[in-house]
Amino acid sequence: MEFRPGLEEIIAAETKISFLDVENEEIVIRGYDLIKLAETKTYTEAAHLLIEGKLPSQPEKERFEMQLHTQRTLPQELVKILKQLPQTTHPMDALRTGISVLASFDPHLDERTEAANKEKAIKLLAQVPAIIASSHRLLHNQPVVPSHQELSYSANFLYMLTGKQPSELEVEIFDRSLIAYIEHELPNSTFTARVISSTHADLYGALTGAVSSLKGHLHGGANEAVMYMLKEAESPEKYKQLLYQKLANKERIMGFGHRVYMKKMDPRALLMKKALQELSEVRGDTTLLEMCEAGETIMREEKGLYPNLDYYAAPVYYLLGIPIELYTPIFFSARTAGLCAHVIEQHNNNRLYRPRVKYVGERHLQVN
Ligand SMILES: CC(=O)SCCNC(=O)CCNC(=O)[C@H](O)C(C)(C)COP(=O)(O)OP(=O)(O)OC[C@H]1O[C@@H](n2cnc3c(N)ncnc32)[C@H](O)[C@@H]1OP(=O)(O)O
Ligand SMILES: O=C([O-])CC(=O)C(=O)O
Repeated sequence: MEFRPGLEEIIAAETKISFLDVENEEIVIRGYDLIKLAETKTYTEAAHLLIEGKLPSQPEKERFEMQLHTQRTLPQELVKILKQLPQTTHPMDALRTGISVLASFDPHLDERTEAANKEKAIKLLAQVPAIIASSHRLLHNQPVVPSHQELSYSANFLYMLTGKQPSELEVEIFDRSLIAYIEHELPNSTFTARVISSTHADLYGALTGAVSSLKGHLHGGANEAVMYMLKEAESPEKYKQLLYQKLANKERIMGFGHRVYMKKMDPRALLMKKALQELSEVRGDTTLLEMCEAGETIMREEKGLYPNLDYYAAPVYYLLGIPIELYTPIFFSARTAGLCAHVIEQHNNNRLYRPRVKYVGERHLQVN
């Protein structure tokens, strides 16, 4: 049997959730084009599509949002645990701890039925933003901002982070970014979650593993790395120099390249580039946009590589005033819907993941 390093192009799951149609430049989410969903729907509607299998009618939308509203508050015991984390804790590690602890508060932890899994999924969708916001504030010696019952899902997420009510444009762009991140077929983190859940492990365990996967710089951690790089450069000229220097040193440039898109632009990157254009115009400062575009040209000319979503999501989050270390947790928060859908699908039609190896070690050594 052929060995493919990194399982490149290996079909590892049958799914009705999503598919990257690279040839037609479409990210298919339960039959819909992700970009069109992002342009016309809210994050909660897209999450309903993933978890419940269909876009919601108005009453279904209201019911779903009500369920999310009523479960936003974290158990006090979890907040106490988050308070005890050392200040040096990375927010992704705090998030991993928080999701893991949530399992202890689920009275139906051992149930794997679709109904029980959907309940867990909705609870996670409601509470992951609260874990991210609360742990961030506690790690900075700030009081936790309780959820604002009048605000939408995305507005409340930003409010819990900053304590300030965001503008309509900020909410709309943030919500669009969450849809951009919501689901993407079988990236490393989703594969991790499916592998874990294939042992009949619970949703919390699968998502805890997925957080660990997403933290890496080759995956979700790239959005933070992009922003640190842009900040280090400060201006388009210095950014160009930095990129040429990194390329000369044979360094990987974060935010470029993708296992599936290869030499094409990630359609989500274009969506976030438009958001960056909008925000830059409103803020009256196009420096970041100019830097990103200069980087795009250099990478295309020098390496034939194109931006992925993380490249343009990073400066968008920066202009929204979100602390850089929260970019990857926010990516995870958005992806919670997709991950839960995959775990539910895996539990509903399961076969244990257990591949083989190509053994290249020694044989027949004598034990003395
Ligand atoms: C939302 C997301 O999670 S998208 C991914 C976010 N991650 C990043 O942006 C990190 C930067 N990008 C990368 O490291 C890669 O493009 C990956 C990991 C995303 C995909 O990589 P793979 O499909 O495994 O390709 P692989 O790592 O084998 O690279 C193939 C070649 O392209 C080069 N390459 C790929 N990406 C980059 C990059 N960003 N910068 C410079 N060179 C690159 C590699 O050095 C390699 O060159 P070589 O054949 O001369 O050695
Ligand atoms: O698909 C991938 O490998 C990584 C990615 O873009 C995502 O998870 O959004």
